[in-house]
Amino acid sequence: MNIAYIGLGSNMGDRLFHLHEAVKLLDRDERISVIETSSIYQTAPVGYLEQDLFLNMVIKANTLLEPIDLLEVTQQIEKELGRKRDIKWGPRTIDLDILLYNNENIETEKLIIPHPRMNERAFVLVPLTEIDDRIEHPYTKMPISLFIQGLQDREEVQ
Ligand SMILES: Nc1nc2nc(S)n(CCO)c2c(=O)[nH]1
Repeated sequence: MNIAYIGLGSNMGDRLFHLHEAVKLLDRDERISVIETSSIYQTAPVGYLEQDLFLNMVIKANTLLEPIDLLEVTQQIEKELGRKRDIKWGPRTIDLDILLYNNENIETEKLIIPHPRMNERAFVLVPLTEIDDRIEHPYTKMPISLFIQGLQDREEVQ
């Protein structure tokens, strides 16, 4: 059994519905079982700033899938929830990012785990450490909780 942490984000349409639906669709796959979910946080956009506030969360899942097949499922869910990949850093109905997979370092052209930008993203680190505050970055071995610079607009939105 493998452990995967997946970051979810939405800043278009019914953001809360998109997050809940994405978690449901992940859990619906019999090869994935969602075992923990973080709170939902409202966060200021990083990267492309001219866009609406995001709702973000992180889930922890047991999975029988290899990383590349898990990516397949997350991309399928993004499509099902209407993800249009027009502006690369732009608004999206739903975004699923595989953050960590066991304690493995994976680097292929389609998939880099740990997620390459997660260490500078409080919208990932805060929910991630809410789930597991002892979690370490597989590469640096540093406790993830040390990376937290405080989350902008941290409001717990249920
Ligand atoms: N706060 C926030 N900013 C973001 N910028 C991008 S791109 N994304 C999409 C995730 O890669 C986000 C996000 O989920 N939350």
